Amino acid sequence: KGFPPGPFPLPVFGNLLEIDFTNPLLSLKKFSDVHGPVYSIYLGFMPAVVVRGLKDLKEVLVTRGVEFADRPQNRLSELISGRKGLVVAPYGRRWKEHRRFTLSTLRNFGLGKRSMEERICEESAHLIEELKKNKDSLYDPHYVLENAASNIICSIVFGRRYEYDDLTFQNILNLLRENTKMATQLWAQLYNAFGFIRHLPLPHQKILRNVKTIFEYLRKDLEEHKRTRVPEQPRDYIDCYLDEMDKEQRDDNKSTFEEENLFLCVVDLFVAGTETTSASLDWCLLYMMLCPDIQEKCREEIDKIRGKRDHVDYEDRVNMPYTQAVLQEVQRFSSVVPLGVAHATIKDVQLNGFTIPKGTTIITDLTSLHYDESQWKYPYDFNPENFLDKNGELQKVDSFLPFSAGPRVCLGENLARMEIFLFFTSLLRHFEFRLPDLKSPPDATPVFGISQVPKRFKMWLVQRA
Ligand code: HEM
Repeated sequence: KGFPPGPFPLPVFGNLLEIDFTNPLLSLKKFSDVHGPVYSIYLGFMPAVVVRGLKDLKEVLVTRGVEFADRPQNRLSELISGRKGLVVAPYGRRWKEHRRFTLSTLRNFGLGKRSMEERICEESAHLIEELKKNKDSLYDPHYVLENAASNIICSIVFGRRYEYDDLTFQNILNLLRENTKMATQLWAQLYNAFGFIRHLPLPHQKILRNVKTIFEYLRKDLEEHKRTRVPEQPRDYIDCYLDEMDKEQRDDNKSTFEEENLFLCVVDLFVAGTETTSASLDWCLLYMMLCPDIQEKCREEIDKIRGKRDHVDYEDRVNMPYTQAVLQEVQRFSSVVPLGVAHATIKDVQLNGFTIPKGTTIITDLTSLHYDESQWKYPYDFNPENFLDKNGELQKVDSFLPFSAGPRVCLGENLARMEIFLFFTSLLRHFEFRLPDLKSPPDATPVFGISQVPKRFKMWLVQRA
């Protein structure tokens, strides 16, 4: 009673057949045109509430963020992560302690000897070297950008990077990629809805096999860490975690820090931190190629601020409003995580006059903010002016939430911003990115997924002096 209205659900399938899975964002917008900014849909038997627009999303994510800070629990997430890790862990002590620990570990790396910025600049130098091997040719940048982004997580977690052609690591990345893909397909909804399906030879068996292989790799690495570590002098996330386990063992309270949780946190950092960042960099290069004037204006600003130095530093960004506006516009226009990560209610709640029971899935349509006609000067164009005032200064826009907001806000937001800025400025300092063929530019329609990626494209890499 009082549940938000929505399109009429069919028996068994709910509204699944009405959703265009190649572009669900359009289907969600159409439902909202009829039922308003807060409405329900049925994914099979499972009801979910979709929330769109600044007023209601702010309420759900921030103002009453805690009431909506749970994650939906379903068969698949239970099977893969058993309520552990960071991304799909339910709201509660275990998630809070691991989130706090991970955030403070990332922050300490920022202050420590080998700072986060240094790690990114080091990786950036490797990336530029790799691209130089392919200068003056038609080049698909996807794999090296993905490797560069994942190497930042490697450096944080394992304290080392991998060469771009390292087969072991390529294998792990492939398994993670395969699992994310399988877990977001239609069969996964059916698996969650129908108990008997779990006895069929469906992709969940493969997902489990992949997780096992990844865990075997992590177990070996953990043994190596245990052999070589100096307690209280952590080099990386795994060392910090082992220190935490030592500390917790001395406490009476039953600890939430244990090996399996460490593995799931590591997997989550890779899953959440690799494709999102590398897709953002893919989009950056694609738009720069499609908009050479904007590319040139950015480069002028980078060269001016850099002066005789080899590269700009992260702190230089405050004097680079145009470049910052361009990067934010890339994030707005591509909406890399279009629906955020599903939330769930921790108790019965009221929203917009409707009653939503405890445990209901909440879909946060972040893209609705990024294309809201009442919030943007040019909602449907790629235009950095969306983030600039009339004096060319960067302006804050409330409706820009690529990392979501509130208690579940992206844990890697600061790291991702730093990576995108440093990689992007370094790429533009060393290369010009040109269209392979002026007459047939690449298709910039996104491929929908948990993260929206561009279709694969090639570009002319022209090395600058
Ligand atoms: C451009 C890059 C990125 C984008 C656009 C992005 C976006 C997001 C979004 C929208 C969420 C969901 C927030 C919510 O539930 O309301 C999220 C969660 C998360 N992100 Fe990111 N992210 C990016 C990079 C990263 C990086 C580099 C890391 C790793 C350090 C990371 C780690 C996480 C984690 C662990 C969560 C789950 C937080 C929780 O449930 O408490 N993300 N991210």
